[in-house]
This record gives sequence, C-alpha cells and structure tokens, in this order.
Amino acid sequence: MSINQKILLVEDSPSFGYVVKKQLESRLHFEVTWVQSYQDAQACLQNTQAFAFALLDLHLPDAANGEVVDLVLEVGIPTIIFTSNDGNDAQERLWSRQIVDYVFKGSSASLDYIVSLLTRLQKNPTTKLLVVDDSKVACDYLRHLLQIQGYQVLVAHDGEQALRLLAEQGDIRLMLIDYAMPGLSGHQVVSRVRRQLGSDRLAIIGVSALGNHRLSAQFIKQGANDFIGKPFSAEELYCRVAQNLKILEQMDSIRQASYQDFLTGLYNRRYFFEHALSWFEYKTPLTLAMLDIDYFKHINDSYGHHVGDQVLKAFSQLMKEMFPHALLTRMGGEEFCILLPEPFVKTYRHLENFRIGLARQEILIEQERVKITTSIGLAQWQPSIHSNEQVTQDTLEKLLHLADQYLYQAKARGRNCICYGQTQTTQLQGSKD
Ligand SMILES: Nc1nc2c(ncn2[C@@H]2O[C@H](COP(=O)(O)OP(=O)(O)OP(=O)(O)O)[C@@H](O)[C@H]2O)c(=O)[nH]1
Repeated sequence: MSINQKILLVEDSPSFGYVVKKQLESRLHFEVTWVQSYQDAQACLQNTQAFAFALLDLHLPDAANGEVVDLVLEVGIPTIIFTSNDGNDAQERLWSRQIVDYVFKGSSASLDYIVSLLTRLQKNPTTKLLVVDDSKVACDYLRHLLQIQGYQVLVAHDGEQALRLLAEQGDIRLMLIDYAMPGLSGHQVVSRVRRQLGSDRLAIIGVSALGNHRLSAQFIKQGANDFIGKPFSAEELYCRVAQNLKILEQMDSIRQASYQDFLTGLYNRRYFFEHALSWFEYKTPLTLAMLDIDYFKHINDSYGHHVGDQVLKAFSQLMKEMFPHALLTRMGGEEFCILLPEPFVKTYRHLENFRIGLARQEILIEQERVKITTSIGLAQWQPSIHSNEQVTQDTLEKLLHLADQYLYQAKARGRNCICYGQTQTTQLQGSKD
C-alpha cells in the first residue's frame, strides 16, 4: 500500500483554504495539514518536517510580506506560492526565491492547475532528464532549476557523451540540448537520436539563442519536439518541460490502451504479434501454451454475461500469479496464450499445477460459486543448432498453430487436460501425449 504524502497548506482565507484542502485530499489523496498563520506554520514545522510540498499564501495576518516562504524554504520543502499579484516585479521576486511554482488565487482554473502541478511533481523524482551543453555553467544552471522541481538530471558535455548516456540509461524521457557544441552540433545529435528513438519515446527540446529562428526551425526539422530561446525564465523552462512530458505520458497511455485487453488487463493479440518475436532472440527454448476455458458458454448462459466477465478476470489474475514472468495474452473470447522462455518440462509442470488447482477451486462471484476447468495445447520451440536460420513471423505463426492443434486435441479428449508437441525453426514436428 502506498503511503500518503504530506502537504503543508498555509492559507488564512477559510473558504479558499477549505476548498484547496478538500481537493488535494479527494483528488490526490494527500494528507493535508492546514494552518492559517505564520506562527502556526512555525509550530507545525517544529513538530514535523516530513512534508513533501508546501502551498503558501504570501500575505498572512501575522506575516504580511511573505516571511513564511523563507521559513519553509529554510527547511528544504519544495514550495508553491499562492499569489494575486501578476506584476513583473512581483513575479521576479517570487522566482528569485527558488520556488517550485506559483498559482494565481483568483482564477477558477487555479485548483485544476494545483492538482496537475502536484501530479507532475510527484512523478518528477522518477523522471530522468538529460541536459546537453558544452558550457559547464549552462549545464549547472539548468540542472539546478530542474532539480528544484525534483527531476533526476543527467548532464553531457558533448554529443557523443549524450548518445552514450541515452543508450546506457534507456529510461531518459526528455533531453534539453544546446545547438553550438564542439564535435557534433545539437542538430546532428537530434538527427542521430531520432534514428533510434521516436518522439513518442523521448522528448527533445532544442536550446538556441533567442532571435535565431533558423536554428529553432532546424531543431524541429531534425526531430526535436520543441525549442526554447536563450535566455529563458525558470517559469518558461518548467512549462515547456512539463508540457512535453505530459504529451509523452498521454502517448504512453494511448499505446498501453492499444496493447491491453480492457477486461483482464492482459496483453491483446496486437501486442502479441508485434512483440512475441523478440522473445526468440535469446535462442533459448520457448514454450507456448494456448488455454481455453471449458464450456464457457454454459457459464454465461447459467449466470449471465457479467459473471462470465468476472470469471475471465479471475482466470487472468490466477495466470498472472502463477506465471509472473510470462508473456500473457488474451487472444480473444475465452482463449489465452502463455509464452515462456523456459524448458518444456518446467512449463508443463507449472501448467499441470495450474490446471489441477483451477479445477479444484471455486471462484466466488456475487454469491455464486463458479467452478471452471481449462484445456491446454502446448508447443515447444527449440532453436536450431545446425543453421543460422532467421526466426520470422512465420516461425511464430507455426508455433501458435501447433499449440492450437494440441488445444483442439485436448478439447476432443474430453477437456480439462494438456496435449503437447515440439517444433524447431526449420521444421514442424510434434507428438501428443
Ligand atoms: N462474458 C463474456 N463472454 C464472452 C466474452 N467473449 C466471448 N464470450 C463468450 O464465450 C463463449 C464461448 O463459447 P464457445 O466458443 O461455444 O466455447 P465453450 O462454451 O467454451 O466450449 P468449449 O470451448 O468447446 O469448451 C461464447 O458464448 C461467447 O459469447 C467476454 O468478453 N465476456
């Protein structure tokens, strides 16, 4: 179970404070400590400093000039400020205090902004960014600003080092890259990165001198998602980085939805056919099982489709628990596939345990005790030791077809059993039990 993060809210307006507290508790499940004065904030910080963030009103009855900001920043809590003043001077004073962000009080959108900001800030400690600039001063400045918002920041001082870090780390989500560097230019690095990583995997923001529109346009043409002109404000940097990460996360969600079966949460056919081949790359034996729930139509007819749905979910959950390292797919209806990089005997034993355990238990759904069994067709793939033959989509389809044939035999034998056989890259051969 995740531990709720604590947030300190210092706000003297009873109505605004109440609404903010309720929103943060109900929408983000924060544990909110709300106080209404400088003195209470001080007492609160003496008792606990384990706040993940602080939301502060600048003007309090007992501290009218933003003193509470220094109080909270002194103990190192990332700070967001409520303000009603949008003058340039006031803004600059705020940013010079190294706050995480500020939020306008009066606007109806401010509550939504606080929620989206805190959602972002909660993710930042696990979000890796790469800053690429040959100037150490520029790198240090960017790293410092980004760390205020809690990001993990890596730094490269030339293009080659950036390419190396991207390849080594594998989970960098956004790169900020300057144009002018010795060796590879920013444009060249972007163009090379894009041969490996699409804009849906890594966001790139080019950094170029303000007013040089050609450089900015070239960054985009080489594959950058965005650009930012130097000199930039902390606020602009934060907005662009957050915006690009948000788009990336939306693309992740779309990709995940397109690969996931909505009912069971398992992978769907599309994912299987696009990714299963990569499991053959390691040239170790693979076992592929096709499973079909027996007489499933009878369950729908007897208990209704909604119970049938719950049975499919329960069956999938049992598979996840029994085969945590397998590629688990709902191929359609009540038919499932398990692909495992394991020797046949081991998988066979696991599947037998799964089949026997399933037949013995009752699945409790809405006071109904439902009993199910499954038939299983099992095929093994052995990498050929005599040839360097390529594994192709055809190999996968043959293996699947073979497992399907054995599943058919298991059904013909009376169901609730396993039939199996074996194949190699170059040929299909098999025998049933
Ligand atoms: N509740 C529910 N039923 C589904 C879903 N997808 C397919 N089905 C039902 O699954 C049933 C499959 O029936 P059949 O193909 O006749 O197979 P069976 O009754 O399992 O019989 P055997 O496979 O021969 O053991 C059909 O009634 C489909 O409507 C689903 O997502 N939810």
